[in-house]
Amino acid sequence: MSAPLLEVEGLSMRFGGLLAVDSVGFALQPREVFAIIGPNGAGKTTVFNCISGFYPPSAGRIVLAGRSIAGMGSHNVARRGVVRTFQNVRLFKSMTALENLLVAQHRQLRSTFVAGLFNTAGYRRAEQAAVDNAMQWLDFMGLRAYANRAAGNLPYGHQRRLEIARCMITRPQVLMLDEPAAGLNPQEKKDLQLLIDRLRREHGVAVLLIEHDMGLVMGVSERILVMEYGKPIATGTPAAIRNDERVIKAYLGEA
Ligand SMILES: Nc1ncnc2c1ncn2[C@@H]1O[C@H](COP(=O)(O)OP(=O)(O)OP(=O)(O)O)[C@@H](O)[C@H]1O
Repeated sequence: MSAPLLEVEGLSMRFGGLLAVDSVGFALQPREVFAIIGPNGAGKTTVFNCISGFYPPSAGRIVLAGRSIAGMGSHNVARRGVVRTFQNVRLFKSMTALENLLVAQHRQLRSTFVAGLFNTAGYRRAEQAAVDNAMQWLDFMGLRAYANRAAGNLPYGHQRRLEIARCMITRPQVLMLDEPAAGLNPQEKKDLQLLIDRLRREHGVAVLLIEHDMGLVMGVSERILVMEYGKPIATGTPAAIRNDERVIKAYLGEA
């Protein structure tokens, strides 16, 4: 097995008297799809918030490609190549789909900002490259026809794909998806499964997934971590997790 891309060890997060995450650990391999499941309130999103830099963990290590990213802040974590979506779609709703993907590239464009003041050829080239890149991602997501529509007016499933494109356009190493199937119809869920697989194979990204839809989780994940009351109770392949007594009792049995 290759060296892990992302290592989480002894991760804990306390909110006052509540230990929302209690000694969680796992290692994400390059190009792996790794799911975190568990009942409502198990602490899954809190794990995401710690890894993506929104919360400084109370304890534990979070290491990306050998370097600690714990407590670094969300912008710095994103800059290192760990990006995420949220349970509720967060797009600039009045901007067009294309503009949302241009904004996401602002960091690359900003480096040529001074050139932009003088409207140099270099700046125009960078701007054109950003538009081309955005259009390629709209194509990849089947959204080209919606390039000039306000993001907030797109059907919900399209908004979810646009949000994933907005993450991918920054060329991340780790893509974190928080309940990406929520609100999608059965066909859109199947498409999402194919999409996640393509992102990993064609764009080399590793995917961390929080999801309640067991069909998607079992179909797309290589390994699964199960949490209950903040604690990790099992990690394994979909087949192993499906047959784990504790998991069935804690989670799958509820369905
Ligand atoms: N900022 C916060 N302040 C206080 N308590 C919090 C905070 N964020 C989460 N919690 C609590 O931590 C626990 C874990 O919440 P979390 O959202 O991580 O669970 P989850 O597994 O993602 O649940 P769901 O599947 O419903 O999204 C819950 O009891 C929640 O109320």
